[in-house]
Amino acid sequence: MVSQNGPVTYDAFLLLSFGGPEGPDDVIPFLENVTRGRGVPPERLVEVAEHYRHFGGVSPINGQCRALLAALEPRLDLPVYWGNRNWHPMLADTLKKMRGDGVRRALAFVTSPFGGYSSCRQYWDDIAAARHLVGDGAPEIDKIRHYHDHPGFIEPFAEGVRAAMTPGARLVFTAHSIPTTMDAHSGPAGHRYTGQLTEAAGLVADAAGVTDWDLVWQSRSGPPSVPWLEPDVNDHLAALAKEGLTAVVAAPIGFISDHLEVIWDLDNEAAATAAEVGIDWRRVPTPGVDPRFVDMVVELVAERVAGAPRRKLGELPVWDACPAVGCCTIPGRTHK
Ligand SMILES: CC1=C(CCC(=O)O)c2cc3nc(cc4[nH]c(cc5[nH]c(cc1n2)c(C)c5CCC(=O)O)c(CCC(=O)O)c4C)C(CCC(=O)O)=C3C
Ligand SMILES: [Fe+2]
Repeated sequence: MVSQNGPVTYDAFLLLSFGGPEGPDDVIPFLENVTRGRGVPPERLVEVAEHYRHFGGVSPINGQCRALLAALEPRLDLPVYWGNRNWHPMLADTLKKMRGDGVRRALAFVTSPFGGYSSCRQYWDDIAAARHLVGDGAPEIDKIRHYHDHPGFIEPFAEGVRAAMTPGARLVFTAHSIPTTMDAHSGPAGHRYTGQLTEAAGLVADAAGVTDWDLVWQSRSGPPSVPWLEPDVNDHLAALAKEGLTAVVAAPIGFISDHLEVIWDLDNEAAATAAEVGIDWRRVPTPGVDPRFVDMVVELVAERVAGAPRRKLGELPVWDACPAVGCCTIPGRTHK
C-alpha cells in the first residue's frame, strides 16, 4: 500500500544528510551540534571524538554524499543541492542559496531509508528550522518516501550477502541502536523503526537464500540509565561464540554508505570482538553509489514528478508526506 499525493512540479533536488567533520578542528563543534540538548555524557563524546581522530578528523560521509550527488546530477532533470543537519554545507545555508537561485519547491532525498525520530522526523524538524531561519521566500521542501524495501536498497545488500556467506556462517544484520522509547514512538502506530528494519533484513535474507539470521544493534549512545535497543552487536558475537558459531557475515542494513559508524564501530570494534571470541568476521558493503541504488533515487524522483510506477518489496505502508501529527514525535523533544 502506498498513499500517493500525485505529481507535483519541483524546480530542484535536495540531498539531505547527517553531515560530518572534514578536519581535526571540526570534530568537537560537529559533536556539539549532534548532541546539543540530548543528554549524551561528556565521556561518550571524548570517546567518539577519538574515533574521528583515527581518520584525521575527516568523516567519510561527506565524500559519500559528494559521490552520490555526482552520480545523480547527470541523471536528474533538476538542479541538485546538498544540505546537512550537523555540518557544512548546513541546510539553512543551502536553502538560502536555493532561494537566491529562484528555487520555490524542492524534493528532498534523505540518507536514511527508515522511519523514526533520528532517521525521519528530525529531518522534517531540520527542514522547518532551516526554513524559519531563511525566512521569507524560503523554498518549500517535500521529502521522498521511506525506501527501506525498495529493490535498489535491498539488492546490493543481497548480492553482498551471497558473496560473503559460507556454510555454517550466521547472517547478522546491524542497525543504529536508538532509545527503546524512540522506537516505541516511531511511525503513526509505534515501532516503525524496528518494523522496517526487520522487513528490510528479511527481504535481503530471502533474496540471498538465507533462512537463519539475526538483527542486532550498534553504536549505542546516551546515558547508561536510558534503555536502548539490544542486544549490542559485540555482546551478540560473544553469545554466538558460546553457542559454538565460528563465522559471522555482518550486513549493516541500517545504513546506506560506509560512514564512520560502519568503518569504526563495525570494521574496527566489532571485528576486534569477533577475533577475541574466535569468530571469523566478514562485513558486507553498504549500497554507496551502487548503480542500482543510484537508479533507485532517480526512480523515486520520477514517482513524484511524473507519477511513475512505485516499486516496493515489503508490506509496510509508506507515505509521501508523513502523517503530520504524532508520527515519530517523542516526549521531551520539541517538534516544528
Ligand atoms: C537512527 C540513527 C542513525 C541512522 C539514520 C541516519 O543515517 O540518519 C544515525 C546515523 C548517524 N549517526 C552519526 C553520528 C552520530 N550519531 C550520534 C548520536 C546519536 N545517533 C542516534 C541515532 C542514529 N544515528 C541517536 C539516537 C543518537 C543520540 C543523540 C540523540 O538522542 O539524538 C553521535 C553523537 C556521539 C555518540 O555516538 O554518542 C554521532 C557523532 C552519523 C555520521 C557518521 C559519520 O560521521 O560518518 C550517522 C550517519
Ligand atoms: Fe547517530
